Amino acid sequence: MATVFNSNPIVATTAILGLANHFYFKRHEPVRTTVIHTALVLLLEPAIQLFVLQRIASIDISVANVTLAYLVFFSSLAMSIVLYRISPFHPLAKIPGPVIFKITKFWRMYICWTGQQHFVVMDLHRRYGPIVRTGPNEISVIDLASVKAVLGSEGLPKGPAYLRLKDAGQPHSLIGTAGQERTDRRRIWSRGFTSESLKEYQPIIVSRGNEMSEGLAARAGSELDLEKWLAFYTLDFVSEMVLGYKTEMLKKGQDDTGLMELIRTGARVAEIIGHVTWVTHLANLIPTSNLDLRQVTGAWGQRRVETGSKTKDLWYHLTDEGGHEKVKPNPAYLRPEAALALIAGSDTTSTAMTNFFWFILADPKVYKRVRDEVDREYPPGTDPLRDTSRHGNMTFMKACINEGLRVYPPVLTNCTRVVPKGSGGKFIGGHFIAEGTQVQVPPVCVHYNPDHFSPSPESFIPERWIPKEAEAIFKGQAVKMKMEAFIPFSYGPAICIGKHLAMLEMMMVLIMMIQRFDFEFAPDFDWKEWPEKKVDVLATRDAPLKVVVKPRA
Ligand code: HEM
Repeated sequence: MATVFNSNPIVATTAILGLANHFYFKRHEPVRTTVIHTALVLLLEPAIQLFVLQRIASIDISVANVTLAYLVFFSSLAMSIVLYRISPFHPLAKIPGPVIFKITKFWRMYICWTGQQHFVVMDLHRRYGPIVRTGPNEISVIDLASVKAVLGSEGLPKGPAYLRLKDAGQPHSLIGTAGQERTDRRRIWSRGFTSESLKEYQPIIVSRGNEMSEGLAARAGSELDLEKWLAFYTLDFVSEMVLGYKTEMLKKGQDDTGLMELIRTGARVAEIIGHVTWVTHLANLIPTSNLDLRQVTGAWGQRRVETGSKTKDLWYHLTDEGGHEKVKPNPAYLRPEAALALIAGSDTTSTAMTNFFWFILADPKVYKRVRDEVDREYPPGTDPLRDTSRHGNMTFMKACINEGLRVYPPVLTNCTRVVPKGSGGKFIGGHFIAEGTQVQVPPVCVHYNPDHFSPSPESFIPERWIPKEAEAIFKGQAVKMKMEAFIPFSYGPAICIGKHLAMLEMMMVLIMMIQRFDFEFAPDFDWKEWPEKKVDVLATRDAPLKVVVKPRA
């Protein structure tokens, strides 16, 4: 080795240059626009090195020497990064995890691309315990103390994982903000989710619910994809609730706006590239295409401004039409904020409702009990879309919704925060976690932790939500129900702002559907395989749920 170094100044000097670059970038992480700058510097460095060597050591600038210089430079840079990441000197060296995850985030990116990240993260926690290294500078934690330390009021801010939800030159939506800006924006958003505001949205749930009912009735007796119909409902609802825009997917029985695919593809791409921060920064430099969701919300927002609105939709609150703020919200926020509301309020709620149907149809006893409860509280002649006063009596229905959210939370993994630079680090899960580390709290794994929910944390047992029934069903076994560890809507100051709206929507629409229709899995549908096909991309993407629907006599 020494001979090679002595005999070839290109090998020796470019290897040292590669190492030097690693140590420089470890301290000065390339961010945002400097990513391109960094890439250019890396490409230029070996060339400059060769030029210097030509001057001081009479080295030829031949094709062979140029190739050698670049090869050695990038190999030395890559090797030193890899060795450091798996070495005992790395700040996360004591956190267990598989070597490939320690070496590169590209592996996680690949797993995300396969859609299987929830299975992989679950498996890692089963193998390595409640704290696992899931990336060179990333850990995943699933014990209650860590959930509180990361997501709670004294917890960590949103980090680079959220930068992905942004376009070049555009501000972040609420979900990607931190500090005072977050406090101010969340205050404005919160006015759109008070119980008074929810009452304003209720007539939209009623109209869209009735359209759903008409759509199902028109297809009675034939096979239909319930996942798609529930997604039509949430998109029709949320478009009108946010921007007063009628997408009319339920009426048409199809999405001719392209909105559903736009949201789903966008979420998938954002989630995949979001695993490697600098790739996200590069992607954020690419100008948006015409199909971008923010173009849609921009156009609908413009229309909303021109036509105004008779009701207080979310736009009313986000633009502070009520005049509560001393300083009017920056209009540049509106496109991303409206896009966030469409993404956050659609596939999440429809996934939760789709899961509910899968669980009750998979177990005839559960289905019968839900239907008996619906019939008791909403007998024929009553309208569950207009009367919400009986919701409080529907213990089993709520238990099924909650248990569905626990077993398959629509946001399966994700909920990532960062130990901020300048904080000096933080103790999490009994370990000192260095600045710059991303910390993920995957809801599905927190829910499957037997210290939080047991017995059988991975099974759908709605009775566990009804204390007297839980005692009977688990017969003398120690029953654990740690409510603070129930985090389908996340936890702490950045908890889902639409939680109460989602619960209201689900109760109204699901009760209406059970009251008016009989459901069964389609004859040729392999329903047992269905959960295995869940794809974890920001929110869950589900396979078609094929059912046959018949109006009840
Ligand atoms: C069952 C339905 C829903 C589920 C499971 C759900 C889940 C979540 C989760 C897990 C987060 C937090 C992500 C994190 O901490 O990193 C979140 C945030 C958020 N959700 Fe929901 N959500 C649902 C429905 C809704 C609805 C209906 C809306 C509004 C129309 C909404 C709007 C939001 C917004 C704006 C945020 C960002 C909050 C912030 O960063 O302060 N969500 N949601």
